[in-house]
Amino acid sequence: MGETIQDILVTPAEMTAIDRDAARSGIDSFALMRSAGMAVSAAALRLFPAALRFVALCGPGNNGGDGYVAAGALADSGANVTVFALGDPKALKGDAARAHRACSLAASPAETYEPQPGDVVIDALFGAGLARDLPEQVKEIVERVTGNGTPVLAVDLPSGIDGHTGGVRGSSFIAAHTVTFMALKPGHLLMPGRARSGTVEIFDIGIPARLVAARAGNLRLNTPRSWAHYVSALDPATHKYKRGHLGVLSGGELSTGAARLSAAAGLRAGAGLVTLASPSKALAVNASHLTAVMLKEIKDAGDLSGWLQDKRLNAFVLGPGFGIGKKARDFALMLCDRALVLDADGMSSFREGRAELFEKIASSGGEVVMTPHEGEFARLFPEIAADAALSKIEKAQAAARLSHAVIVYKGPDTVVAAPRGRCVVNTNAPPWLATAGSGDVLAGIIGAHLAQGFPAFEAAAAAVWRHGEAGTEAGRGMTAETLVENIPPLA
Ligand SMILES: NC(=O)C1=CN([C@@H]2O[C@H](COP(=O)(O)OP(=O)(O)OC[C@H]3O[C@@H](n4cnc5c(N)ncnc54)[C@H](O)[C@@H]3O)[C@@H](O)[C@H]2O)[C@@H](O)CC1
Ligand SMILES: Nc1ncnc2c1ncn2[C@@H]1O[C@H](COP(=O)(O)OP(=O)(O)O)[C@@H](O)[C@H]1O
Ligand SMILES: [K+]
Repeated sequence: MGETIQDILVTPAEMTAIDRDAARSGIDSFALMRSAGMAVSAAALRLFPAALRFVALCGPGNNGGDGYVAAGALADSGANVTVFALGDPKALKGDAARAHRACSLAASPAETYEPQPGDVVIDALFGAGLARDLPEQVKEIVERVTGNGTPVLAVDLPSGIDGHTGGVRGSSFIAAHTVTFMALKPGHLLMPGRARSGTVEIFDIGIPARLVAARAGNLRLNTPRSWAHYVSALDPATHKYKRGHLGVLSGGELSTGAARLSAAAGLRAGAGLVTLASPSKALAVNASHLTAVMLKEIKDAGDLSGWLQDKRLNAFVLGPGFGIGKKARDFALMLCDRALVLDADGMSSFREGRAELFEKIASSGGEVVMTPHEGEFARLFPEIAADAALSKIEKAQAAARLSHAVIVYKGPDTVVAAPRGRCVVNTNAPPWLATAGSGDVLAGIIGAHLAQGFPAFEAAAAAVWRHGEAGTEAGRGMTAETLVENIPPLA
């Protein structure tokens, strides 16, 4: 599968286990800390050559240990460095105590730090071990630093960011740059942690990749490496039916645009044929806007059942502009045993009666992808959405498990999760994708991939990535229409 360590995400708990495995395998844990601290020092010198002073804020655990190593290395290189310790450094244990002893700089109490012009903060207060909200006195330090606009270089994670969820524990630094070790953590990618980590550098401190891979679960970054093997399986000597026939279900005459966007995106993204299925009254308005996309009158469940006799129709998009209600529910249940993207109104129609949908998905063996944004997620999975202990990743995984569908939990940090727990987090989406119709385009791209025979998880992950690339290519002023035009080739 061409997997590389850069794509693996590890939770803080997994990272702690990896550190322990490394020590058990005979690797010198203090050498790892030295390597971590040296990397931080190098990043500080590289990124802040004009700093008048580096201020190392060192916490009570190993994150603080990294800070003492970095401070010592910066001083050795001739930089002006001041160290501030949170808590009594005499209480430090193990490698952190050793790092403190090896650092010749005297430490003042962290509470006394007053930012000065020209300061750059090395944030080594808390990393993977952050276990609760920041105490009041730390929040005050964070607020002073943030209020002053002092640049922050975070060690492992900005202090206050929960590495597991990306959430803010009371308060957090907003880093310009973060140096993390061996692998990304969910907190670097999930919001708001992502926005507060700045640029993130993954430094290899020397733990063998096999130890990282052995503990890592099924969380990955969404990169073409996650699904490229399906792209290469596309037959170059193909014909249009081999590239699949996607059906998109249009809403009524006053809400046809969303489905047309999905259809246009489906064609552009590589479906061999796309047909827009339209209620009678919307036929004229749809016809006046379509060229390559075909049009078919589908009034009711009877018409749909007749249309489904054509087995070449192998994927559907239901939901954009469709209208909430019984018709959407009936159609969705009929389409579950084909590959189906259930988006927007298609999902919202199951606010009541979701059990029937989930059972149908489980029993039909179809490939179903659901694409909720935060509001739709809370409507369909209220109990999961309300569980504050779960990260966005865990919420998407729980929803996939419950619904038996692949879940694309949208947003700036879109998560794609499969019922058995496989999961990728997307990172290439520019913020201007948050525009009307952008989700309809995404649904169409997923539909095109399903029509071409991708399994649901890969169809969704590849589509989310292509959608992000298209947004970047379309640029800031984009609309959903220009987004469609900029969908890049799959390979
Ligand atoms: N081999 C290793 O274990 C390595 C670990 N490294 C560093 O070690 C860090 C993890 O070290 P630790 O597990 O010691 O964790 P941290 O140093 O992140 O924090 C743990 C300490 O903070 C206390 N604490 C947690 N939350 C608190 C809160 N809200 N308020 C006050 N105190 C709180 C804990 O009781 C504990 O004393 C990583 O982030 C990384 O920077 C690096 O040195 C690389 C090697
Ligand atoms: N801040 C953001 N940064 C990047 N992508 C975003 C952001 N906000 C939303 N998106 C993406 O834009 C799309 C919006 O979809 P959706 O909410 O369904 O909107 P609509 O219904 O208007 O099409 C999703 O793919 C989502 O992941
Ligand atoms: K930190």
